[in-house]
Amino acid sequence: MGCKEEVGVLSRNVQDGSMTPEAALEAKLGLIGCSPADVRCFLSTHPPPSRLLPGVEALVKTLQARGVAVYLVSGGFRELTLPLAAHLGIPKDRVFANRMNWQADDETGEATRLVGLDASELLAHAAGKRKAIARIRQKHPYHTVAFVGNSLSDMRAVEAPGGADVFIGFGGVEHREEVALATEWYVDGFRPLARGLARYKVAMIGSGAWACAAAHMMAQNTAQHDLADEFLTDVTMWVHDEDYKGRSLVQVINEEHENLKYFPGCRLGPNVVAEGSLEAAAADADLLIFCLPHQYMLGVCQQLMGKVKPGAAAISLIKGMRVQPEGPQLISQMVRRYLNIDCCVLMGANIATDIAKEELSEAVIGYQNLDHAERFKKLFERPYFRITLLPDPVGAEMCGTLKNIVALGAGMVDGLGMGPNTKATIIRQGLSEMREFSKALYPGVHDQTFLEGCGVGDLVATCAGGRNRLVACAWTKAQLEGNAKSFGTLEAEILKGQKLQGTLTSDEVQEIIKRRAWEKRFPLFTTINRIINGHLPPKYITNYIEGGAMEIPGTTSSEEDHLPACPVYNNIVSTNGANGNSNGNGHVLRWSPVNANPAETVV
Ligand SMILES: NC(=O)C1=CN([C@@H]2O[C@H](COP(=O)(O)OP(=O)(O)OC[C@H]3O[C@@H](n4cnc5c(N)ncnc54)[C@H](O)[C@@H]3O)[C@@H](O)[C@H]2O)C=CC1
Ligand SMILES: O=C(CO)COP(=O)(O)O
Repeated sequence: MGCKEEVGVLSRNVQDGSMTPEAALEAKLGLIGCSPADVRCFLSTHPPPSRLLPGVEALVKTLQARGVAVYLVSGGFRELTLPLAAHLGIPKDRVFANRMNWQADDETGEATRLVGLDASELLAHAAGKRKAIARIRQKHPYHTVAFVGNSLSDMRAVEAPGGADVFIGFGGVEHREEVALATEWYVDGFRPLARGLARYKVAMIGSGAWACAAAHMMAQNTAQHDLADEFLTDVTMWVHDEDYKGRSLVQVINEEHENLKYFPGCRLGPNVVAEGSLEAAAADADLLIFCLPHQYMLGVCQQLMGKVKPGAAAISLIKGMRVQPEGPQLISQMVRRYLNIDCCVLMGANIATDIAKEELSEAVIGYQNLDHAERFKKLFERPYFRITLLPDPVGAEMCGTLKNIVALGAGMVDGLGMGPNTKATIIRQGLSEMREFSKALYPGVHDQTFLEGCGVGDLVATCAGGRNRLVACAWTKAQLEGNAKSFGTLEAEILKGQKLQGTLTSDEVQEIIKRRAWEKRFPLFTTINRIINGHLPPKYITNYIEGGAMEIPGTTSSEEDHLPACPVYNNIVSTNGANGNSNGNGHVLRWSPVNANPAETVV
């Protein structure tokens, strides 16, 4: 319209108080003197992207993704600001701006001529922005309102009651020294604001072996320059605190940057900050990583209920499940249900000690929300840790959970001194039952998932070098040597505080199998469970078809407790120590190497 200069003078008059906003706006409209056709022409020649400053779209998108309500409060005219708001995804009822008064054609109702300013709008008057904010707050009881503006009069919107809580001075269009000096927060564009917001706070919930190795990788990434815009450098680590040689473990980790009790030798990095309070560690985290023995997860979820940031994203590295009367609950489902946040899973052949040595390893991130999965991939991926995204989170988590049972079987084979052929048989049958069981519970699980790193990859690694294999091997050998020890004893002796997941998972899975009378369908799972609970001797691992088909009192869905004699019972001793395969009343006795698994001892 060729009157930019004069319009600028009018705006400055309002800022220095020599003119009321209403008078300046009327004068501006008089200068502009536009027709409806002029407005249409302007909008078509100046589409929203050409009128927006760099970074504003990303800022609004980030805020909205985090559930922040974004408003547009402008001294400009609705005719011109509404298309901008629509482009940014800001609904009409969140736009406060001035309005032009148009004369309308009597017949068509269409605007024909500009007749001045609509003085009924709040923004037409002094302190209009503050009043707009007060109206927003009356309608919605927002906890905190931050206002981004470019003038001293905008800044006053935080000083008045009912105004904003925080003011951010904006010098992206024009630098105003007086605003920069008067404000605590001042930015010269939207990009720094978008960057500031995009820095996600990361909290690791757990501090065991895998938790430490994973924290080591995350801390390497968050400290890396090219990811500095995305993640805060510090990674908080919740530690189930305890005394370690006269100091709290939290203190030890923060001073030595190493978890000397549970995972000595793995340098965590100075940016891993241990925290003894679960609530404090999780409270303002945007990304929550759950990694602790699965049996503790229910208590953690219950403690965190209502205490995590709305909109936070979680990922579970935990391999295990919970069994309730109504059915199984995966750990990711538990997180979603108790904490009301999305939860991905990270599963793979990821033996913690090897990852801490930075040896090549691969994992999948199973996801429902792709944005979250991509963010977690950035957080974890290292040159030695390759990640692929998999849209089958349930399949991936089932693989991670079930392979621990098979690893017990592999350990028994090793303990019995058998070679790779036998172990391969157990692994193959195990993989087949893992798939069958997963699909029986969750028919939507993908077949291909079992061939990924979370499936066959993890199964092979755990059966070769995992803790479940190791302890099951020692347990088997101890029995063969006549020096039977419980899994609990060996876990404490060998793992020194780290936890086995396979024995608990075997019992949990067997609960499901038993309820559904699936013993014959899952002979390996069933046989392993019977062995660890002392109902069959370890050598029966190679006779799993037969072992799964047997009906053993108290272990099957059948009520029948009379069983035919069978060679396997050659080693059976009565629970009172008498040798033989029958107690003389025709009842089969459980094979009882003193304390197969004390937690499960059945008399
Ligand atoms: N260690 C490994 O190589 C891998 C482990 N995983 C899985 O990750 C999960 C966590 O394993 P890790 O980090 O290795 O743990 P871990 O096996 O080292 O367990 C020790 C941890 O349990 C914690 N703990 C003990 N009592 C507790 C309680 N009452 N409440 C809460 N925490 C308690 C200890 O403070 C310690 O941090 C498991 O589900 C495991 O199957 C997955 C891949 C690899
Ligand atoms: O899950 C694991 C490797 O991926 C670790 O298995 P273990 O708990 O048997 O060591």
